[in-house]
Amino acid sequence: METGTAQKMGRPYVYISRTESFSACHRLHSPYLTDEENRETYGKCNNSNGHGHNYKVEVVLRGPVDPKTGMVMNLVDLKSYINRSIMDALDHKNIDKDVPYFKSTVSTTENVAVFIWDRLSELVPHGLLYEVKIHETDKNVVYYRGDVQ
Ligand SMILES: Nc1nc2c(c(=O)[nH]1)N=C([C@H](O)[C@H](O)COP(=O)(O)OP(=O)(O)OP(=O)(O)O)CN2
Ligand SMILES: [Zn+2]
Repeated sequence: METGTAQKMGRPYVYISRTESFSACHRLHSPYLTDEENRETYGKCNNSNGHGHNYKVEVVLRGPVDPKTGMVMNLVDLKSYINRSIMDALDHKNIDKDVPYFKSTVSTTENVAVFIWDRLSELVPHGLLYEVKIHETDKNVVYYRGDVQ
């Protein structure tokens, strides 16, 4: 097999990603704040009947290219992991009421990103998951890379 410069210097690490969309509704309301504090903090997003989004989520993996398959991971497998960990749990759901995790965790996009990361981590082979990026709206984007303090 021909080897290029990158292969001669070491095994290339490559980033791959898949993007999916899901629709869900939620209400920003923290059990740790009073009703008045919730209204002040979240404004229109504290509306008692909630509001909806068409979320876009991009899952990025980073890893070595398998010399036999030429892939970091088969994207068909990543699609299956995303369907099981994200779409089944969140698509067409009321995030606060349908997803037990959010009974006591406010459904900000930050927390949705952590939820998705944790669920994907159970399926994606260790060390490959690099980033979960969520577009809550066209303008609001949240990234999580598994960092903890
Ligand atoms: N740090 C965060 N701030 C906010 C979050 C969040 O998840 N993390 N979420 C919201 C709301 O859920 C909300 O729906 C977004 O509202 P808004 O920015 O007003 O929506 P748009 O992007 O559509 O902006 P427009 O200015 O209305 O066009 C709020 N904050
Ligand atoms: Zn919202």
